[in-house]
Amino acid sequence: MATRLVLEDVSLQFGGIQVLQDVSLEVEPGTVLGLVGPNGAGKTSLFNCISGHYRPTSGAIRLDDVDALALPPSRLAEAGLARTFQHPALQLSATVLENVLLGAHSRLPGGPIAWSLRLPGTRRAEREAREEAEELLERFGLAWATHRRPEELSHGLHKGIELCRAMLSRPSLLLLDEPAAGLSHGEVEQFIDSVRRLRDEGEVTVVVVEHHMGVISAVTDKVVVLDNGRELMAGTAEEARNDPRVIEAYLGVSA
Ligand SMILES: Nc1ncnc2c1ncn2[C@@H]1O[C@H](COP(=O)(O)OP(=O)(O)OP(=O)(O)O)[C@@H](O)[C@H]1O
Repeated sequence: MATRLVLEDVSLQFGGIQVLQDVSLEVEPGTVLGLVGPNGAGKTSLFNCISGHYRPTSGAIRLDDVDALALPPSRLAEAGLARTFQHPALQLSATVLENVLLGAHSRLPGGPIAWSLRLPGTRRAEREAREEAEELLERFGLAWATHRRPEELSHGLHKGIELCRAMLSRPSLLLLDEPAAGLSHGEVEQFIDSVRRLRDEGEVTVVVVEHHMGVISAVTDKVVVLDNGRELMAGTAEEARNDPRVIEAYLGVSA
């Protein structure tokens, strides 16, 4: 079931730098929130706080009833959180399928010893994960690349592989950091279709950081605009596009 994500007054400071200040937001289960704002606004830092990679200086983050700040990133993954990164980190010399299968580890039974001994329960789970990985690659238009290696493929395709890997963990909350950057026009269209389908199915809550406003308009239910670590406005993508404060923050001139 999709997660309700709640942030209350999240602030983050590094030395003398105030990266985030009192950011509050609520994402309804099964909806898509866009997080936008100029370079350096604090979007990735906010993702890092939600995924447990940064610890906010103050504030609260909850995934349903779970206090996210009490858990390390590995436990957050078990609680249903998955994310992609601005620059995907893939095993370049493993196959695409092997890379996607890495997404299954947070939900498969047995520890590393059961896996290395390939006990019967783990073999069945591995077979099922493999079938599911193949279905995801098909669904995201990457079936043709299943047995290729990422080192032979474009940056845009790496992003699709990373998305399949995140989806294989069957997340209830998915954080996507600039998923459309570096994608070709056709790949962007495919990405939009995939996110819309996820939204229609309603099984996962999505938060997406993206500079491509066409993508934000096409896939989000709501957007939050950050500027200098603070919330500038919240509303629909259309409202954000027409808001003079947002135009000024992006262009640096009074609208
Ligand atoms: N680990 C860190 N140590 C010190 N400063 C940091 C750290 N992480 C982020 N910052 C600072 O926080 C600010 C916000 O950075 P962040 O990457 O979150 O912005 P962003 O909105 O994601 O930008 P972009 O759109 O360019 O990716 C920047 O000034 C950055 O230098």
